[in-house]
Amino acid sequence: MYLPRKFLDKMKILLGDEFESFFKSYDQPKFQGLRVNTLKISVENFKKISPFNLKPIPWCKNGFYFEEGQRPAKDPYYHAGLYYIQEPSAMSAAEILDAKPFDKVLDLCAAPGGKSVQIAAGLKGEGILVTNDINMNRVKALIKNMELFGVKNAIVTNENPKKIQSYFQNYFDEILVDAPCSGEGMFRKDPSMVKSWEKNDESTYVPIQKEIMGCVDAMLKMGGKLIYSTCTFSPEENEKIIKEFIEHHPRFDLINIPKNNSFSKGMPTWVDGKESLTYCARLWPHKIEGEGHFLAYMQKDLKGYINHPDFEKRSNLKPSDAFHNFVDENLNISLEGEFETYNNNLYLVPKGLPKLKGLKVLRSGWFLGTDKKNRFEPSQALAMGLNFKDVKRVLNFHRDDIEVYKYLKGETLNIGGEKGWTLVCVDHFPLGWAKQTGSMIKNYYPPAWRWLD
Ligand SMILES: C[S@@+](CC[C@H](N)C(=O)[O-])C[C@H]1O[C@@H](n2cnc3c(N)ncnc32)[C@H](O)[C@@H]1O
Repeated sequence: MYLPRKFLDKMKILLGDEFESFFKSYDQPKFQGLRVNTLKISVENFKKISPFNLKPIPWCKNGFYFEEGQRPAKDPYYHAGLYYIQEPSAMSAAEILDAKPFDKVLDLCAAPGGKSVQIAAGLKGEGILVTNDINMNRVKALIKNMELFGVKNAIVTNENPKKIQSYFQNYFDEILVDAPCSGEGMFRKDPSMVKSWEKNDESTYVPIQKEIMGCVDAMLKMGGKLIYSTCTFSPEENEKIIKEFIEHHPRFDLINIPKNNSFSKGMPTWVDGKESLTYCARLWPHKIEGEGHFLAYMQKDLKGYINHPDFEKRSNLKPSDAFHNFVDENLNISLEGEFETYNNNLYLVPKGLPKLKGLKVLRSGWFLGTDKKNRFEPSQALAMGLNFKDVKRVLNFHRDDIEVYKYLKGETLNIGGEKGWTLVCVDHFPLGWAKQTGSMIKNYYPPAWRWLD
């Protein structure tokens, strides 16, 4: 494949003897992976029903390679949110961050959300994930992914990190900065990245990376953990950013990422930096089955620990009668907690969230549905966050049933049954809502999510 001369010359100097095998890796096929979404199904159970040949990815417990020619994005199980399709080396950052239930986590450059979905799986629905991206178009994909994968405790924002900083002082247990970068590790996966690199190399991204990293200290709790990751090889965007960050933020220390056959050490000599930069990790395409990544894992010290500030109590809104009627008529569970409405849209908000007035918040927890003149219309996010047992009327299809495809294409189904809201499922995993009229099923699958041939 075509690679820019300037890139090759630079890599030759950096890699020396290793350059030839690095260069040859571009003639190998790209590696493709999927990560089982444990918010919906365990790895063990997914393996029992998986239509794909799976091979474990060594650095990600829920990650698997699938074979060339298989098309997991074209499968009803994908529409049920059972797995996220992701470049294998990109699975390393959230795996190392290892968020646990009840943690408060910030994913600052999050769209389209691969790492956020992985963090959310670690939170198991408990705690808070603030997931942000500055690019509105990309945030749309982020919202869809939070909904498709059944993430109920995410606050989705579309902001400059500087603004977020003023709302969340000393708040997060973990922060992930998956920085915008020159994308040298994406050339094999997406050759159009070569053109983009020729226009914007590291000199475009370094100032942005520095600015983003300049915001994290104030938001991270004492003792909190930070991951900086990129999918590029340039030392200026990797070791050098970390070297300068630690010089300016002496409360942060690098944590050693254990090295093995997959993770190689960071390269202090490339940036005239301290030996501790070897604690960073590099995933190289000529050494692993993946496209390449850089990771730096850091912790803020505990000196001068101050308690997490008490946030002003948020006004606890009482949902409408229409919502309560919907729950009584259609669900086998009650939905309780802190509610909020924006433009008649009702949200169940995760506990412990500060007031976010003035921040561009596009999702504030679990979007349940919309109040429409004395009736409540459930959202797609509600369907995707429920278990089939939570709903009174369920229409379940097998993965091979033609009706699954008809439903996903938005067609009306000629199936009779008890009138009312019905959860359509594939092998008992929710796909979305439909309304049974008595003789047919009116399709409520969102047009933007529909199956395209
Ligand atoms: C490498 S991508 C993120 C991929 C994502 N973490 C995932 O796993 O799906 C970097 C993202 O940073 C966003 N970005 C660029 N500049 C930013 C800024 N100043 N603040 C926040 N996000 C920014 C881009 O829009 C892009 O979506």
